[in-house]
Amino acid sequence: MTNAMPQNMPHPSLALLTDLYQLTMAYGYWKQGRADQPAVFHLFFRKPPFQGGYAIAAGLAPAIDYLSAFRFEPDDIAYLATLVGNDGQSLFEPRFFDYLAELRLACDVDAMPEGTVAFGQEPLLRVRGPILQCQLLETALLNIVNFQTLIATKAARVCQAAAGDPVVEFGLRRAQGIDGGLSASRAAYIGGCAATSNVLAGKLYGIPVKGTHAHSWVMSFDTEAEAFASYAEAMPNNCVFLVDTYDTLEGVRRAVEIGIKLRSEGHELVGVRLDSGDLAYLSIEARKILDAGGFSQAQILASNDLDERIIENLKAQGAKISVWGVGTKLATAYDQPALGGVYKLGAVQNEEGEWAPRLKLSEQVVKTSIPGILQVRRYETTDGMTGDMIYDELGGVDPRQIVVDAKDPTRRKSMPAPLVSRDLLTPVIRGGRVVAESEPLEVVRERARGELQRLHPTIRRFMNPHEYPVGLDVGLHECRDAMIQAARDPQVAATPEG
Ligand SMILES: Nc1ncnc2c1ncn2[C@@H]1O[C@H](COP(=O)(O)OP(=O)(O)OP(=O)(O)O)[C@@H](O)[C@H]1O
Ligand SMILES: O=P(O)(O)OC[C@H]1O[C@H](OP(=O)(O)OP(=O)(O)O)[C@H](O)[C@@H]1O
Ligand SMILES: O=C(O)c1cccnc1
Repeated sequence: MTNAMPQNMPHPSLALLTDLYQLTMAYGYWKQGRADQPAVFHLFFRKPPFQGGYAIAAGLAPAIDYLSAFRFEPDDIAYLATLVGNDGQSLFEPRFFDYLAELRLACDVDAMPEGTVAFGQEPLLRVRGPILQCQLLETALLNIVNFQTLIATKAARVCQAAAGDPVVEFGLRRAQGIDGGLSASRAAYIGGCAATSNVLAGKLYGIPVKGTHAHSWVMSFDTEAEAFASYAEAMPNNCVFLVDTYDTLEGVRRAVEIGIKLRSEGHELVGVRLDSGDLAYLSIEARKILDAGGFSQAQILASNDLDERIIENLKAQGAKISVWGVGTKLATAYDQPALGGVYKLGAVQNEEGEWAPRLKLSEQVVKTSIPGILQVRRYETTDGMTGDMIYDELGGVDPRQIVVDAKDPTRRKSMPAPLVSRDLLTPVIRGGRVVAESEPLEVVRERARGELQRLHPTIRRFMNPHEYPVGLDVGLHECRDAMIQAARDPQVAATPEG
């Protein structure tokens, strides 16, 4: 449960949290004497999730925890020694276990800081080092970064729909297991949620926690009035009454009665929660009752299968909801349960010490990989973000300063000076040692908020968003194009015209 661990604490190694094929390849590299051949891999997704225009990078801190703790412990090795092939013999030879026992990560990792707005094809993370080591990290890095990026993005969308109203994440009960629940709470906070109902996430990550009460509280009393009065007596400083157990608007009237009593005792009604029915109509009527009763400051919290589209729609209907409780559809990324992030080899170093870019072909242009040691350069003006360029650090940025769409090379855009630009992948680990300062979650959350503000609203909209310009540096594009030609038809590529 790396994701569940607080930062800056020793973690158990999760070296076996991987697909077996990473270990079969590692074994192969070791047998061939290629274990230490330098290589570079990139972790990226191809399309932003939810048919949206952007993603929020998340999961880096838990990924760093995983990398820092990475080693094969004696009991891991003992387990690996039990694995056999189809002849019943051990999969790995004993000397490989000695190698694994001694293995310490020596990789360099560069990454987009968490909370950075990210787009398709851009590396969120780059791992460079001995090929065996880079390969071993693939599965866990994808597991951590894919999920947290997905949920942070979903949360950003939900918060965008809430337009400044606080969103409380209520997802734990329907999240995908224990770690799914904890890491969803963490990522949802990065994406902009104001609080979580998840108390352990509050303790581990310092996220504000909030809670009302359930229908069971009301049902356990003979009457709703008794239930509210008893709750107010027990917890006068946290009274949000769930008003829909029997008749919602009657429930609001009852909340007002108890609110008056609370006030006479020096406390204030925090609000009511609506959890069923027509949330637009009920919130408008509830607002009238609360205002008429002298509780214009009381909040109306709504929950019940909410997501960004329902919230947007409720806002358009004039709903008087001031706080949004969002659970299942946020913590499970209900409409897109996985981000298709991948981890691809970009280059290997040959025996002469030269880097050789590597390419994976595909029938789909978007799935043909991008070779090189990649970096992402973001261009901005005072108005906001204007475009991103993926370039190869070996070749540097071509002086033509043109980006070419990786999916459609006829689409090009020039990125002339004097735009402000910055490289998004920054050093996180060098030679296996963490070099980046750990960031408070508040800082990460604020970064996401700030970056989203600098993104044009047309790119943020839910329906058919405008595509943010991301392209390959023209030099990288030409190199990739030549590699594609050569891989498809070596003979054509070998001719002078080819
Ligand atoms: N005015 C509205 N416009 C659009 N969607 C709404 C509106 N009011 C509620 N919804 C949403 O419609 C769905 C209605 O849920 P559902 O059919 O389960 O009814 P319910 O009133 O919640 O009943 P239950 O008592 O079973 O909870 C929820 O996703 C809710 O958020
Ligand atoms: O709807 P979500 O976005 O997931 O938010 C969390 C839900 O969890 C609680 O319901 P409960 O578990 O009692 O189930 P319910 O859906 O029957 O109300 C709460 O009343 C919310 O409705
Ligand atoms: O505090 C609440 O109201 C809450 C918590 C979890 C799930 N649903 C509601």
